Amino acid sequence: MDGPAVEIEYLRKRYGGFEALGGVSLEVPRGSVFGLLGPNGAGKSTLVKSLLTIVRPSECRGRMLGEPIGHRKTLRRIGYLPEHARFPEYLTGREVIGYSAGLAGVPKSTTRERTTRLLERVGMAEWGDKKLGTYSKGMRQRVGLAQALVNEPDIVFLDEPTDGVDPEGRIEIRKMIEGMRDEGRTVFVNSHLLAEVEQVADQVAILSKGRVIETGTVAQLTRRGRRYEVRTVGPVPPQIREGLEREGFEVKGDLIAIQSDDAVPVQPIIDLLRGAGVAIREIREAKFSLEDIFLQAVQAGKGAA
Ligand SMILES: Nc1ncnc2c1ncn2[C@@H]1O[C@H](COP(=O)(O)OP(=O)(O)OP(=O)(O)O)[C@@H](O)[C@H]1O
Repeated sequence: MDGPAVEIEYLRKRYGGFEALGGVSLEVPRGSVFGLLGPNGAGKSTLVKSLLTIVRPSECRGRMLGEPIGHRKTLRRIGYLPEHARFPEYLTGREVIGYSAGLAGVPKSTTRERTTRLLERVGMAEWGDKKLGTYSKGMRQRVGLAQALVNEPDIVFLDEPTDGVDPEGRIEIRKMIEGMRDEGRTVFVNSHLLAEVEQVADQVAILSKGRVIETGTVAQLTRRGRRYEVRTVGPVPPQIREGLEREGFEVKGDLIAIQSDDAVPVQPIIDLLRGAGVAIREIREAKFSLEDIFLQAVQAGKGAA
């Protein structure tokens, strides 16, 4: 089937007088890992819950798997791991997965075999018949992931899937996400853990105060706003610093930062330093991480608000 997995034309959500989402539009390509990033309270969970009809949006136009958002049959093709998912402690991992299977309308005849397979897949085969009360946080998240896959969904929504999980567990969860994509599923991940999303997401959107402020592939976003850094031996002399600052360059101690997509403005600065007898220690092209882009975007978004 063609078309994006999720296509939000316009989504607005107010909680009483508070606008949690202010006219969001987004497109999630099929078969991709999509990372929705944003600081706490940006509206990430509200967006996912609106798509899944867990909260009622104030206004919503768009499609999911080619059907209008909220279409009941389409919701059966969705998997979901909520943020801070809390399943009853007295249930076993197998029972949690079985319960989700029931809710998703998975035939009873296939549930047992599928549950066993999923427990193996998330590395919990030996723990499936033990109660959740005996599990670590990471083990609970694994079972949470397994239950999100029980209906063999086309789209899986994972809300902060690595929250509270140790570094080793995070790597495993990342591999599981990649595995889901390799099977052709679309994975929609909400996260504030940028480094992690950077490693797994094909596309990202940055949400701040209920608005999408950046969107694109990780490569597209991190390519933007490239900069060069020149470091001198010892601090940049005051008269040179003042001149550079007047021209809009950032100078801090021994560092001159030059925002530019190419190295052209770097040359006259090197000439200037050499002319003044200032030794140059290092010249480098600074690569932005997704975190840099995120912080810049959120800061700029704050300024605009
Ligand atoms: N049921 C609710 N009633 C009123 N306000 C709410 C409700 N749910 C969320 N909010 C508010 O809406 C805003 C967005 O919340 P949301 O949980 O969607 O953010 P988030 O980006 O998922 O953040 P976090 O990562 O902290 O969960 C927050 O200011 C939150 O306080």
